[in-house]
Amino acid sequence: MNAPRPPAGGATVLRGGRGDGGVSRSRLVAYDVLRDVEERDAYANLALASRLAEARLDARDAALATELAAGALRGRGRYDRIIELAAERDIDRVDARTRNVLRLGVHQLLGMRTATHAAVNESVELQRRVANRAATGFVNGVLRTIARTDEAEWDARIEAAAGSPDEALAARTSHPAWVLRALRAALASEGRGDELEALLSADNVPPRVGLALLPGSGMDPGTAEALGGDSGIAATGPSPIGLELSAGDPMRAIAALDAPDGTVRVQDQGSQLAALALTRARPAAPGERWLDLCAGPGGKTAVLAAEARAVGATVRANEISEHRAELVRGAVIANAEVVEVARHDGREAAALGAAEGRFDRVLVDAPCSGLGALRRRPEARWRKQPTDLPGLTALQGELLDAAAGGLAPGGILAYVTCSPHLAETRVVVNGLLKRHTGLRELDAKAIVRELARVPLDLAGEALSAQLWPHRHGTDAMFIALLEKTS
Ligand SMILES: C[S@@+](CC[C@H](N)C(=O)[O-])C[C@H]1O[C@@H](n2cnc3c(N)ncnc32)[C@H](O)[C@@H]1O
Repeated sequence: MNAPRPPAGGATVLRGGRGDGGVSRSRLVAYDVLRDVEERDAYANLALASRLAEARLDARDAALATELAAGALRGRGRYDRIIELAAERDIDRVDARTRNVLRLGVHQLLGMRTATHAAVNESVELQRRVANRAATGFVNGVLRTIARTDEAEWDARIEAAAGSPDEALAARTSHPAWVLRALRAALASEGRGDELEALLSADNVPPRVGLALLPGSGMDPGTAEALGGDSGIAATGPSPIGLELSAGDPMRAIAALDAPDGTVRVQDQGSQLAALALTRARPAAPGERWLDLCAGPGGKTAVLAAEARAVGATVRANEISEHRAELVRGAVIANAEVVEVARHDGREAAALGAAEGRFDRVLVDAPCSGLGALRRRPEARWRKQPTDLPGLTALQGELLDAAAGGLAPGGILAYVTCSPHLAETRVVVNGLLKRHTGLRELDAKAIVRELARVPLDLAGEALSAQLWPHRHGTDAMFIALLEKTS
């Protein structure tokens, strides 16, 4: 008999005490998030935030729910292989709800080292509550089988059952094989193919929260560390305006600094370096006009705006989506007077406004596959497909063509992606240079090295800079800088 199902889209969690059926509320929240991601195509981070708010968990339970959901989503590839081996059944032949109960259970056993009896009993109760009651014995049996064998042995069994070394490594590190091959190619292009396993491991570790301390905050990173040390703030990481938060609620840590609104923002330090590579490629002159062609949600625009204000420049921030344009307006509140937000397709002349052909600095932080941010988007690796790439790379080229047309003589164009996939990085830049002979590539590696707070190991012959989670502790941002010579 099937358990009564919650209404479609409704929360499984009941407020107060433990959830229905004796299941911990954190596990119910985590289960709901997995279901939102699978059934409603939700972003895990957004689903988690809304489910946590709905369930009103305390900080400890919220942290547990976050670890459960993010860990089960991130580890899905490996966990599914282990479930298949333990159940001797193809994962697609396990119903969707039971599959998610099992993924959460395996993450507790292998990823969190929860005691076997607790992980199994909670999973069986969860199954009884949210999925097919008749399969509680199946859940119990599969999880007990998994718990009886240690992780190294499961990995050995994954290797033995895999059809190829790539398939084995992909399953063991929980990456789709095509993503693994793309990452290997990108590292190999720098002569660093031997770093692949380190990168794949780094993708599976949730990153520390990065903060940007914008010019105008009234303090330097050292002062922020002294003021916010109790909140876990440290002046570490490669960005000269970067802070890192070791634990706790970022909003609370930001409030503890008591800086002017909007001058301390959550932002990966790779993104900070990308924005600063453009603003600091060479000294800026008062009156310069800057363009951010794909600005939403405005993280880099906020850095550009703060830098622009400090030197007397202005920023036009363009974004195609109304919702995201609104987010840009919110992101730049600290320096709104130097920013004009526009909403156009960046490929159209209207995106450049009246200043067509007269921008001194242009940022194209293009829509991309996002393969550089797998650490922070636990479900993303399973959602992207290689078939997404041709459309993205065509759009990237067209946006760059438009941006090149908007450059003043001597102007600088920064092409940035949150993806290290060569098709989205070097291939796009090489195409741009072929189409626009009046563009000259600048040494982005030297510029990024020069502005970074710590020595940066940027590898390979190319002039562009590729950051990496395993080497730099940042998202895998790609940064190319081009100057209009004629
Ligand atoms: C990688 S995101 C930019 C992130 C942003 N720079 C930041 O740091 O917060 C790319 C943005 O481009 C926008 N976009 C997509 N197609 C576009 C187009 N044709 N013209 C302008 N913007 C576009 C997307 O809506 C998205 O907000």
